[in-house]
Amino acid sequence: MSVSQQKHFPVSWEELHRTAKALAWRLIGIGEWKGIIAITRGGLVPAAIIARELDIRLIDTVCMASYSDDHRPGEINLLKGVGGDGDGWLIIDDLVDTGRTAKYVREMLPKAHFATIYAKPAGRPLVDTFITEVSQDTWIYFPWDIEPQFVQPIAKMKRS
Ligand SMILES: O=P(O)(O)OC[C@H]1O[C@H](OP(=O)(O)OP(=O)(O)O)[C@H](O)[C@@H]1O
Ligand code: HPA
Ligand SMILES: [Mg+2]
Repeated sequence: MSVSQQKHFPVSWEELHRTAKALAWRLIGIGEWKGIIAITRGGLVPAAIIARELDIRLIDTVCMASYSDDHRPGEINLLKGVGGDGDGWLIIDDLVDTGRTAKYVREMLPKAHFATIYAKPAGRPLVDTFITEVSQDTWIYFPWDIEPQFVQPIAKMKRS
């Protein structure tokens, strides 16, 4: 799917904070964790918010990249992993889309609990806990990727 065919779902800092806190409420009801593993880079901000809420100070990272600038999934590139099987650890990422990243990380850390803020239908079965589902043809714009700018009034956009 090309970028222009996608629906847009921009997320503000405030909304992200509120939804990450909703995830923390859900997670605190599930159990206690040895620590958090953040999936870079998208999981870093959500992991910081959740670590603060759950009073967790032990934070590790799985460092990886897969998407190109035109929103197309590419090869998964693992830059840094973590040892062990993930038992007792909480993995945090911003979202699951196709589920490829989650599948890869779950194979590496099969006993960890995998949580994201957002989930699309294809990735949903791979995540243990999430808060908001959006359709598969929606692209989520996180606050660190966007800035406010002028847009045409709707009537003008319809005319052009
Ligand atoms: O379910 P998937 O189709 O695998 O997509 C989800 C992953 O894609 C994005 O990361 P990306 O690799 O783009 O890097 P980033 O976190 O640095 O933005 C996002 O943060 C998830 O980690
Ligand atoms: O919808 C998305 N938004 C931001 N990054 C992503 N990586 C995969 N899907 C998405
Ligand atoms: Mg990511």
